[in-house]
Amino acid sequence: MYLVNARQMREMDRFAIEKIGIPSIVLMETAGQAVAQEVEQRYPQARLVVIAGHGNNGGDAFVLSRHLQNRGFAVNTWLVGSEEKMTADTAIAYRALVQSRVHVQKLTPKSWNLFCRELSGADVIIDGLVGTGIKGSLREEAARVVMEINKRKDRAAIVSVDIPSGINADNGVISSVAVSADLTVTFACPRWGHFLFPGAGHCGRLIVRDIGIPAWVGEELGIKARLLQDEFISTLIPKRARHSHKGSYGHVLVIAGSQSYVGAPALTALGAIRSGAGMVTLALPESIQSMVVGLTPEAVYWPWADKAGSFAPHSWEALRATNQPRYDCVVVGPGLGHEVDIDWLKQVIDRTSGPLLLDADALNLLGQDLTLTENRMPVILTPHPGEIARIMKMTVQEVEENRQQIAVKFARQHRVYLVLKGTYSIIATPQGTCFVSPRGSSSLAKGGSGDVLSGMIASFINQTGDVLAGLQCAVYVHGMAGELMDEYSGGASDLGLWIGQALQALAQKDRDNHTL
Ligand SMILES: NC(=O)C1=CN([C@@H]2O[C@H](COP(=O)(O)OP(=O)(O)OC[C@H]3O[C@@H](n4cnc5c(N)ncnc54)[C@H](O)[C@@H]3O)[C@@H](O)[C@H]2O)[C@H](O)CC1
Ligand SMILES: [K+]
Repeated sequence: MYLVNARQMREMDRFAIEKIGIPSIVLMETAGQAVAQEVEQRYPQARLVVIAGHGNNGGDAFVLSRHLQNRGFAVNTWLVGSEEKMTADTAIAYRALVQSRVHVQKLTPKSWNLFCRELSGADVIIDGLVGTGIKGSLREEAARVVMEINKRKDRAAIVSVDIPSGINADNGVISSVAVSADLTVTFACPRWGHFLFPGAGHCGRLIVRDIGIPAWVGEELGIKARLLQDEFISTLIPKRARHSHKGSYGHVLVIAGSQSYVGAPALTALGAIRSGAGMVTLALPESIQSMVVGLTPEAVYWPWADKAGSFAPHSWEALRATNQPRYDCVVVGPGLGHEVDIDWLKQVIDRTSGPLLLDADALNLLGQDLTLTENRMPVILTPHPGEIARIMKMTVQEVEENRQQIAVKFARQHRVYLVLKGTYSIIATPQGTCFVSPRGSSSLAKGGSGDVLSGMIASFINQTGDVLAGLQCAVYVHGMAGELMDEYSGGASDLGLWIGQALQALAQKDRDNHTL
């Protein structure tokens, strides 16, 4: 499913109207009906207050008001704005509502108290004040309305049409206030603002409804961002043949760990093992090996020269050994600590082959010299916002406010695959495409869950034989596992169990799709 900004949504609309011939009023009618259906299904017999602005978002609200009234709902509809400023379609939707003998009240200083009383009597408040057409921060009247809506949060369900009013659909920024919705019904495909914070935190449950724009329009318009979904991921998860052996599923080499971070290599190995890797070799500073073995008996151990509990400067020489097995994917970084230097990392990069994933402390070293991976392909970087901020010499806030742009630009510029972690992780490719995972949970907001992800990525790259497919599977399944695990008590080392549950759920989805 495509993920768009406001301009791209307008282009999709225009294409549907001009090239396909769907009249714009039909799009509005379908959009309004779609929200009406969701409301009817979820809130039968509710008393409704519908709030409409004079843009097309308000037009959708007028349409839904008419349909819900026809279906017997008690609806009070308010226009916030003026008839003169309505768009052509909104004016049509408004007239159809009025001519259906529905009284639409105008919000004025005089009617303010009545408006507030009606809000207080509502079971459901529908927010059609402003959608993707918002410019800057909400003007005073609209901001006051939003604050009144939000005051009823505990007593009424709040449903936003397209996007909660006040959120910038391009970047999720809320300049002043925004509606805090329980349910948001959007059309055709989701907008970035639904998945970027703080806006994303105001959407409640997000429903995407088809309004008749074919999916191929996104491709035609060259939209490069997509939202990952169960149906797609379930087709990517590699099937396992009964007649297979450990060599069928790839060999992951993890170069990680130090005395202060004994758990990191174990968790990385666990991520790989619990998601189906055939073989995992852990290269560790030799003094910590005996501690890690107890945590992951499934791994093969490769002790490297040690200096005070970290990799010694020349420990990479272990890679010179001629009798090494073939490693299909290499992970470097979890728990390295600060003792290893950039020359050590350079040697490791130069003396290994295949897909290379740099995480954690390896990313901090990469920040010192971004040319380190220039001659290596494919390279995968998995920074959290703090790590990419350090690499790019920005603040974490700047990263969080520009997640999409930063991920896409960095991946293109440095020809790497980048996973920008966080709630709704973004996968950006060297070709400039990007994918957002809607999966995840606060259970993952804990030390060690990134290490597990790195291992899962390597494991899925090996099993799918494709870097992008591997990244998509790993990020998505990791997020799902987090959702299944208890938010408080689940730790990174528990994820292994839930990875299995997530994979089973996806396999079931794939079976269902094939039997329908
Ligand atoms: N394909 C689709 O998704 C469809 C979406 N539809 C709906 O159309 C809106 C977008 O409509 P548009 O007219 O472009 O803009 P809005 O109604 O969102 O907003 C414009 C409206 O809001 C006022 N406004 C702008 N900025 C502010 C501000 N800072 N403070 C207060 N008011 C502001 C401005 O004056 C205009 O009046 C989309 O969200 C969907 O709901 C189509 O109906 C069907 C196809
Ligand atoms: K809205």
